[in-house]
Amino acid sequence: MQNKMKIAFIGGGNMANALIGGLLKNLTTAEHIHVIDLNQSSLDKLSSDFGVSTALAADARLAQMDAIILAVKPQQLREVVQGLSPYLNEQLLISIAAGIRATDMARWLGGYEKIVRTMPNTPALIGQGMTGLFALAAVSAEQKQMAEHIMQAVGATTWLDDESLLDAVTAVSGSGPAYVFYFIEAMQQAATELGLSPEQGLQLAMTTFNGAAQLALQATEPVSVLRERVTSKGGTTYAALTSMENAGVKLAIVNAVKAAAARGKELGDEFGKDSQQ
Ligand SMILES: NC(=O)C1=CN([C@@H]2O[C@H](COP(=O)(O)OP(=O)(O)OC[C@H]3O[C@@H](n4cnc5c(N)ncnc54)[C@H](O)[C@@H]3O)[C@@H](O)[C@H]2O)C=CC1
Ligand SMILES: O=C(O)[C@@H]1CCC=N1
Repeated sequence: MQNKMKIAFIGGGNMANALIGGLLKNLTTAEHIHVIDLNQSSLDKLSSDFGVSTALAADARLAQMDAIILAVKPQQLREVVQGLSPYLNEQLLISIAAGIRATDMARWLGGYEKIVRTMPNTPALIGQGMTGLFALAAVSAEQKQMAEHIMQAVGATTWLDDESLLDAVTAVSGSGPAYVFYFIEAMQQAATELGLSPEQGLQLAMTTFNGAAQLALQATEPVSVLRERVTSKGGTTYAALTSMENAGVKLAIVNAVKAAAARGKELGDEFGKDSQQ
């Protein structure tokens, strides 16, 4: 069943591209993927890159799908979801939009509850993604497995029992790649200010991030032990970490991640029951 899975995307932007790349490598073939987007040039690129079928608007083909992935911006989701009503007959809807709650999508669809809400991230582009998933109670075990297989085509997955925790996932791993890039940029800036070339600075920062992440993934000890092992008393790392502690860097990161989670909740509230009927 899996290699015959028929999947439509509404929205053919960054994340849809990442997911389609992974699905074609691992799960299905181009003739089983259909993409709808308002932008003809995005569709032309998708059809030449991947050989998938495309359309500017929803049509009866959606009724044949096993899953429909909602990959538009949160602000466009309500209109998109409401336009799907005529084509729904038990297919699974999978949203990747930040903030917007599955319960609100179900309400916009007059009680259609075959909905899984997910939060992937951009390393999905290279098969190294991390996706959190939450299913409404009406989603069958087979459909949950289908959602999991789709997301596992681009990386690792974890299920959540409580939808509100998806805002935490969004804040940690959904937005997380941007924090890592920000840290790399800061390390590259320091490297150049210390006399290295920008290219060397980038190589040092990126290789260090990759090596440290791989080391942490393979280690049996906690990350804090790995950190302590680098930190000789009175040495260079100690000087750097003391400077970070004094500047409140850890607290700033914790607060930043919480700000992302709060924004996710706020997006959900903006489109939630209290503000729109
Ligand atoms: N970029 C990221 O790192 C992540 C994004 N997300 C979520 O994924 C969703 C998509 O994000 P991106 O791919 O980055 O955005 P994007 O802007 O690259 O893609 C959105 C696409 O939707 C199309 N679109 C807009 N209105 C439409 C409509 N009514 N019907 C059909 N297509 C329409 C646009 O033309 C565009 O191609 C967002 O909801 C975002 O919250 C989730 C995880 C990570
Ligand atoms: O910034 C955003 O809203 C989206 C969700 C997670 C990553 N990008």
